[in-house]
Parts: sequence; C-alpha cells; structure tokens
Amino acid sequence: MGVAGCGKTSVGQGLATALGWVFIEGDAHHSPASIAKMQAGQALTDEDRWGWLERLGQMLADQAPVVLSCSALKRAYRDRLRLACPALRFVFIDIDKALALQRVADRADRHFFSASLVDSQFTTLESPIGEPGVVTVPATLALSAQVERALDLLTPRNNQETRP
Ligand SMILES: Nc1ncnc2c1ncn2[C@@H]1O[C@H](COP(=O)(O)OP(=O)(O)OP(=O)(O)O)[C@@H](O)[C@H]1O
Ligand SMILES: O=C(O)[C@H](O)[C@@H](O)[C@H](O)[C@H](O)CO
Repeated sequence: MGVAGCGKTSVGQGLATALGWVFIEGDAHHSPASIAKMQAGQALTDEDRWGWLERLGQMLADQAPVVLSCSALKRAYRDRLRLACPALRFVFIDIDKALALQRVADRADRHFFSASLVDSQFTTLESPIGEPGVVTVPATLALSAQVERALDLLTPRNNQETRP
C-alpha cells in the first residue's frame, strides 16, 4: 500500500514471486470511470473507491493467500479490506512527495495516472504506521532490499512496525 508511484506493483510482484503466491494488481480493478477520472487529473472520492474496495475485498476472501497492490490510503479503506480478510497484513511503502512526483512524472508516457494528482494522494493518505499488522519499507531502498525487508518484517519472530 501507499501513494501513487511508491512502488506497490514492483514490490508486490517481487513479494509474490518470493512467496510463490498469486499477485493481484489492484489498479486493474478500478472502474473505467475511475480510470478516466485519474487520467483527467481528478482525484478519486470515497464514493469512487468503495465499490473498488468491495471487489478487492472479495478477491482477498476468495483467493488468499495472495499479494495485492492497493493504495489503501485511509484507515477506513484498510479496515474494509481487513473485514474481508482478517489475516491481512499491509506493507506500507513509505515515500516522500518529491520522489513520488519524480517517479510518476518519469512514467507519464506509459501510465494512466496524472502527475497532477500526487499532491492529493499525500493529502488523502492517513499513515498506517502504528496500526496492527502493518510493516513499513522505505521507498528509497533497492527493490530486492525492499522485498527482503518486507519478508523479514512479516515473519512472526519480527512482529514489529519498523526497523532501524
Ligand atoms: N525500489 C525502487 N527503486 C527505484 N525505482 C523504483 C522502485 N520501485 C519502483 N520503482 C519505479 O517507480 C515507478 C513506480 O513504481 P510502481 O509502478 O511499482 O509503483 P506503484 O505504487 O504501483 O504505482 P501506481 O500505483 O501509481 O501504479 C516505476 O517506474 C518503477 O520502476
Ligand atoms: O486510491 C487511489 O487514489 C488510487 O488507487 C491511486 O492510488 C492510483 O490508482 C494508483 O496509485 C495508480 O497510480
């Protein structure tokens, strides 16, 4: 989970490969209207997101264990997914606005998400740090180190929020 451009797809695919689990791309399940909005530089509202979260929750309930990429920016969104799948754990990819902007701008030619929306992602984000079942991985690490860190933190012996 995390804002646009933080690395959800990259880390999620890496985790799924390491775990031998299916990877589900959350962005592939937005409604066409939501994709059109984001393409046009309009931020999604709660209304836009609830149906999407329902669909993702159903997939978690039906297909777990899986790795799912999902922005899950607000506590209420995460709680909706937890309700569907009580064993759910979150990997929060922590990124600052400058780096997120850079990454989203760099891929603008091949991705629907408008760089003008990065600000609103940070306005909407309610940090999950401190919530149960959440581990945090810095966006600045190399991808392989992020996957390794996430796997390490997700193992029961390391039941902690962050690591120095
Ligand atoms: N650890 C990393 N180091 C350097 N670049 C990265 C890293 N992780 C991802 N990137 C790059 O940042 C960009 C965004 O990554 P990715 O698509 O995985 O993020 P995302 O959170 O899934 O984005 P979105 O949800 O907005 O589609 C991509 O160009 C990707 O190659
Ligand atoms: O909740 C949201 O606003 C969305 O899920 C976004 O976060 C994007 O879909 C994603 O990051 C693609 O760039």
